[in-house]
Amino acid sequence: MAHKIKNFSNTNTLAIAAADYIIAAGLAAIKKNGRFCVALSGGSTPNILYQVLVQPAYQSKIDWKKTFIFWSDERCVPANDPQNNSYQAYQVLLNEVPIPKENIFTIPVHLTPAAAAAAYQLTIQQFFKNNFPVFDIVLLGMGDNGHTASLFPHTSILHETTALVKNIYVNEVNMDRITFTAPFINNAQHRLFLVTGANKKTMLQKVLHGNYEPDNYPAQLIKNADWYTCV
Ligand SMILES: O=C1O[C@H](COP(=O)(O)O)[C@@H](O)[C@H](O)[C@H]1O
Repeated sequence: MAHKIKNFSNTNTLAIAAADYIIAAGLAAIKKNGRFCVALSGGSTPNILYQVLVQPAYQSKIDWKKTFIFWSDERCVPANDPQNNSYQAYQVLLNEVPIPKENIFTIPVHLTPAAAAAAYQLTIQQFFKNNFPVFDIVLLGMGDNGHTASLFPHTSILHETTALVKNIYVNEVNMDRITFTAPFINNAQHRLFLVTGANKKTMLQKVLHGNYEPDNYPAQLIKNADWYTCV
């Protein structure tokens, strides 16, 4: 199965379509498994989705008690730093909806990066009672350098084949990161990319239609994804 790409003329319609996608996936997952397990992405793009989901007409369509939130990557900065991926999600969405706090699994950035990655992998495996769990959705973004989650160009983590979650120091942004690995992301039921901004247009073209060069364009490591784009 190949990627499914939908291009939107504005970010508002993209965000509404993404919210509808999440709601539909949640209904299907709860019907099938009794719960909905989502890994959120970071950066600023998901905020447009959160701003739709937080609206009463949308948040009422999600069974928050059966929804479980994780993150596909995190920046190793304190939890109350605006750069922290979970901080953004709390500010715009999670503090505003009736989700039990025990349903939210943030990456433990108070630990060293290696310990945080190991602890988060264990948390996920214990939650799912499975060593190679299947998330219902992994939400993803893409930077204008082709990175997705914290899989940055020319980093060793691009070649990781065994870990689900790993830490990596990224020279390009001068920061430790924790990230799901590509094989783990690819194991999810659904992968949804949200990509907005004219600065990403050239990279999007290379990732989706260029030669397969994942060291240059890490987002190419992600298979069979839905791409919602507005570039
Ligand atoms: O650093 C990160 O960047 C990517 C892209 O962010 P965006 O704001 O350009 O969409 C994001 O997907 C990732 O989770 C984040 O840690």
